Amino acid sequence: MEHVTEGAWESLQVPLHPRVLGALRELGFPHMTPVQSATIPLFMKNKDVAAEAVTGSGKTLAFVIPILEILLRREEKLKKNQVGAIVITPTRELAIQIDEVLSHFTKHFPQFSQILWIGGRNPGEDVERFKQHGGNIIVATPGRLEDMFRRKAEGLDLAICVKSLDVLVLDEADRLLDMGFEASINTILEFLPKQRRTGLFSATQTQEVENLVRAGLRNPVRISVKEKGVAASSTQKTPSRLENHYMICKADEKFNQLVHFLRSRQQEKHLVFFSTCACVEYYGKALEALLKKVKILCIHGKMKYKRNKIFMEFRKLQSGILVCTDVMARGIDIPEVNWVLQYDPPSNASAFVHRCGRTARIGHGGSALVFLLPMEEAYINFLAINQKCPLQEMSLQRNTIDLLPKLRAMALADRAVFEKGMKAFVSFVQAYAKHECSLIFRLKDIDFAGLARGFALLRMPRMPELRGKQFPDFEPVDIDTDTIPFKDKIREKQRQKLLEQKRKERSENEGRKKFIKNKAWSKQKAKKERKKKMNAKRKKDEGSDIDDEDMEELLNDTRLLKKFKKGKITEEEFEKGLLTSAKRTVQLTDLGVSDLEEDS
Ligand SMILES: Nc1ncnc2c1ncn2[C@@H]1O[C@H](COP(=O)(O)OP(=O)(O)OP(=O)(O)O)[C@@H](O)[C@H]1O
Repeated sequence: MEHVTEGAWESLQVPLHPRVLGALRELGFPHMTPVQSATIPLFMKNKDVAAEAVTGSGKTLAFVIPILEILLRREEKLKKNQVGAIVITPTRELAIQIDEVLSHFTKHFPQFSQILWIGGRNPGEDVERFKQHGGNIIVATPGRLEDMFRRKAEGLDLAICVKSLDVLVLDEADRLLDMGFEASINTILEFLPKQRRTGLFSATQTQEVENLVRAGLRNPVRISVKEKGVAASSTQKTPSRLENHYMICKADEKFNQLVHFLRSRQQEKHLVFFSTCACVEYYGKALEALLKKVKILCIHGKMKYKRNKIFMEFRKLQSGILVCTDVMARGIDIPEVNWVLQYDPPSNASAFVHRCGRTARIGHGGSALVFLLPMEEAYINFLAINQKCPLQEMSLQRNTIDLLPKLRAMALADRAVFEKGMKAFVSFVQAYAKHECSLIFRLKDIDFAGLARGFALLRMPRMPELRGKQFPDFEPVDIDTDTIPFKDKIREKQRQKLLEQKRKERSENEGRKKFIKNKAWSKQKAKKERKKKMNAKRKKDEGSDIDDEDMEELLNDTRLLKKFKKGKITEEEFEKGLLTSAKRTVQLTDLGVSDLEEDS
């Protein structure tokens, strides 16, 4: 591990509290990192900061230490339910991580209470915990914090409790200030006192001034810490010891390359990123089946409760694979990750930097590899320019085994695998269409047949993006995939029951349609019969043999004659009216439209 240091803690102009220094010694951190030595003195004074430093450079302590030092220097001590500091971060895992780092320090300061508010827990319990234990320091995700401001009826008037706020920190600030969290962040900011210190922290800091103003920073100090050993001019955003690679790979080669790569590194620890939750579910299962001796864990944003347990389990592993979505892209500090593999490039360039940054942290080595389709090669240049992220090529591995037939066999044997594959493919295509770099990631250029082979699909899914297209290069299996059973007996039984129900409904619908058709026909017939009878009755009553239509024409001519006699219409109009009336009777009757409606 390269020694990443910027002097001893004691060398800070503003001395740290002895118990803060004690906690740092306990953590085994004798020296500051560059971002810590640059940020802590400023943030401890009345300066708002917007700090940018590469992933894994110690930004968490760069705001945790100032928070403690500021609260320790308050004239008026905080009461239990007075909030002195709030840290907002985009994901539960990150909030848990920050809460843990903070606890290393607050355990030495019993006068400070801290509380963790994140989704996936009971909000009522969050309210009770705050009421009982207080929350001088809150670590929260945006959605849950916003929710807590709406629980006055439950006895938590958070709007009042934050009146004493001294410090607000937005961790992964650019992510918090982008569209996804806009509503929550804006609502939260409305409740917070303007007189406070505000700090934004990220490896890809927002450059938009309006974002800084929106977050409430007043003449902030921008801190941008350069990587050691990199030319001062370059603003490389990835750690200098990160070895960053790319591999150009066809869609139906990618999986075989991935498995070959992982099989040759089974004693190490890797993260494998996919673009969607469904892809994590499908490929996670596939990797489990094909890498028997390796511990494989999966995490994605749609998991409700297991996420934290799996995250903590993976952190402790000496070796293994975490298959994940971008919920694990930012901030996650997992010791000793050897490789970050991006099976799918991320939907935006800053996520690329953060994903790679899960390895090569705080001076350690580490490597990253992104798989790119031939048509995505321009992404390499884009990353070098847009994210100052240089990549070196890795050639395709030789003698890889074609494992796709095995995956197809798994899908034929178990409907659960078949359905996961179809869902993964559909989700991938839909996500692809939303790439930020749509000039490089163009859905219309995708070889869907090759992509479907790479997903080991048994047939092409029915989805709008594929409608009307032909796939001569895709060989579907020649069985009816509706007959593939679930391996799980209970699920299969439920499926059969559902199919039976649908069959019954279908036959009933057909019967009903016939009945309605007949009914409508018979109704129509009855109406005609009735009209015929009424016509015959009228003729009989009036001793007349004029049909309805002729009768209508006679009535209409009579009306015209009356108008002509009263001088309401000219002779020409009268004659024209007689003519039109005769023609119209023929026309409207053909259209089935009653001429009376037309006249009136
Ligand atoms: N002064 C220090 N000396 C040694 N290690 C440190 C020091 N400060 C932090 N670390 C360790 O460095 C690792 C990375 O720290 P941290 O997670 O805060 O980085 P980061 O800059 O926030 O990364 P990211 O951008 O990915 O969020 C952690 O394991 C942390 O314990």
